[in-house]
Amino acid sequence: MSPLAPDPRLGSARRSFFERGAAPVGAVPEAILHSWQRCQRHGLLVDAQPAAEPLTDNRLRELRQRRERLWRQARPELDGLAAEMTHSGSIVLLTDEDGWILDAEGSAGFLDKAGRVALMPGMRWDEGTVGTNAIGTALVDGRALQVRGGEHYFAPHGILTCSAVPILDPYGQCLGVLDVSGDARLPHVHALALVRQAVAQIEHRGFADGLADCELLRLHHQPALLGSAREGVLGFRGGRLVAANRAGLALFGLDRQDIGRTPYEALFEQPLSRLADDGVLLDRQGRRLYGVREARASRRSVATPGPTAPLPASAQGPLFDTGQQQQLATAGRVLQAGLPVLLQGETGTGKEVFARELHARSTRAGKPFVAVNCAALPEGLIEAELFGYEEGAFTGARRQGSPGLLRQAEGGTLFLDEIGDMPLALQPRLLRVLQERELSPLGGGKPVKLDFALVCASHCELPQAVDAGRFRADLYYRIADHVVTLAPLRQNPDRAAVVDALWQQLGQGHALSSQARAALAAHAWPGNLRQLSACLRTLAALAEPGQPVGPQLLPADVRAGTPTAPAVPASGALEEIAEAAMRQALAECQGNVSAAAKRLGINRSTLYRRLGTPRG
Ligand SMILES: Nc1ncnc2c1ncn2[C@@H]1O[C@H](COP(=O)(O)OP(=O)(O)OP(=O)(O)O)[C@@H](O)[C@H]1O
Repeated sequence: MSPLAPDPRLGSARRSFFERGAAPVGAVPEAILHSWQRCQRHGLLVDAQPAAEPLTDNRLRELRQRRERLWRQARPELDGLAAEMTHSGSIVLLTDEDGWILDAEGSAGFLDKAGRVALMPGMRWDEGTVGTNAIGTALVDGRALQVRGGEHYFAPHGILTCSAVPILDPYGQCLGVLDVSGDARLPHVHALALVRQAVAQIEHRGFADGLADCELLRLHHQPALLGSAREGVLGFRGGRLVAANRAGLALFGLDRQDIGRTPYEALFEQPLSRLADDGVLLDRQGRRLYGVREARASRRSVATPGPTAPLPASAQGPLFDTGQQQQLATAGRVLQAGLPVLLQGETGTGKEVFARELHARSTRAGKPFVAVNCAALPEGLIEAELFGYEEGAFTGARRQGSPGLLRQAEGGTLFLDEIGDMPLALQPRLLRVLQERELSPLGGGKPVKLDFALVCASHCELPQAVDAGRFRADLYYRIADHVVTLAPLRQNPDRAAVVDALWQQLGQGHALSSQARAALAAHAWPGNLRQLSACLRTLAALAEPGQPVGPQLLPADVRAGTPTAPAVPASGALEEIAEAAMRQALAECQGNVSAAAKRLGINRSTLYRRLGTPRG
């Protein structure tokens, strides 16, 4: 992508605003101008440094726990966009409703660059502190916004172009923001559309379990779009509109202030019972809408606690072929007998999705599913996080102590992801707990009995880690009673069937041209199902209404029939070969720098230093 030249009009509008108090009419978008004015009223000095303070690791972890439900609801889109962003050199961020950044994923090079202006987890990007920015200003305005380079209030943020969309709950309340940020020197033409699309999916998922005491109506002009995130969803209680998604509001030209105020009769000509006859309902303007009315009895309250909710891979749930159904059935019987299951497979093959499905099909389904990523927990805290601690057990410990993640899984399923990254020093303690099914919290206290089903996962070959002395053999034999290997997508001889089935779920009713389908089926997908799903979501977002998705919309490497990971040069300098290997590892680890560094046996800073910002 060729870099954009700096916009001279914006530069002179900035000078005229900040030096003389007014910008020429039309030189800056209205939303930006209003935001600059608000920042001045807040007393933010444009030449000063933004005064943001990061959260401590503990506070960030607590915040993430409190926002667990939002995080889970947004997870598939975060994953999907992050896989896309890794290739385009951008990142994706999730914040809560106050602008605290909970998660940032995507291009390793840009994560590093964004970190230098404090755009990273644990920082708050509210407008009152960091000035005009897509996250904070979208929160103030309550709508989608792109902020480009010099439109940011503070000059150091001019390196960014950010596209943010608020995430709303079914009642129209803001839950947080999804944002894509990238290099301001590059064009970000589709970024806002992609984020909108992702947020529509996230918000749609908020209705998946129905709403307590609410009559739900799913509607669209085109019946093919019912069930997709583009359908309108309206919730009525006592004959009044109490909940709706954006598509539902847009169908009737309403906005979120109308939720709670609009009676059913103001929208529809015919009674709801009319729907049962032929699935068509006439609205007040005489338009025919196709619809589905959800039976109250089949719905659960949306207020069910987060940890037990299965992770939806899409609106209709995960896909499993016959072989995987067999694997699920066998592994389910092993778990039922009280034995652990170990899942092996490359990144993105669906180990966590598989583990959640095992839990959902088991007799423990009503109890918590607790997922612990052993690679993501800081080494110094992993013991306390897992095993819990008593009041005052160590400096920084919470006052009332913590039961620990193992106890949170009581009665349910404990999923230990990336178990190969469990620090060697902690492995004997984990082994003891698994053998005795009893736990003594840090800092003393009575031992507690534990009851959970155990599923572990690893992307690396654990027997090799045992040979290399990084993983204890006794722990390996304790967790590897039954090993399930999830095959990489490139080994699936019928990738076309996988593409078709996923497209049916994610394609938003668009048709896929036969060339596009063939190219998708021929590609090797080093990021496996995660990468393929991300690509299909993007295609659905870019598709033109009524036109089949053609090969021109595919990423260049898929279109050209080349593997995503850059090939190692056949000949060339040693440096070049090393760099290609690093890029390849990074691509295979979906931009996860820690995982790529570990795979290469080098440290993260070396990887950052050698690769810098990935080429776009
Ligand atoms: N069975 C499935 N059906 C549909 N989509 C799936 C399935 N399995 C995985 N996916 C897609 O791939 C994404 C990644 O899946 P998951 O997190 O389970 O992979 P993983 O193997 O645990 O990856 P990692 O090793 O990187 O943690 C999911 O969010 C979903 O979009």
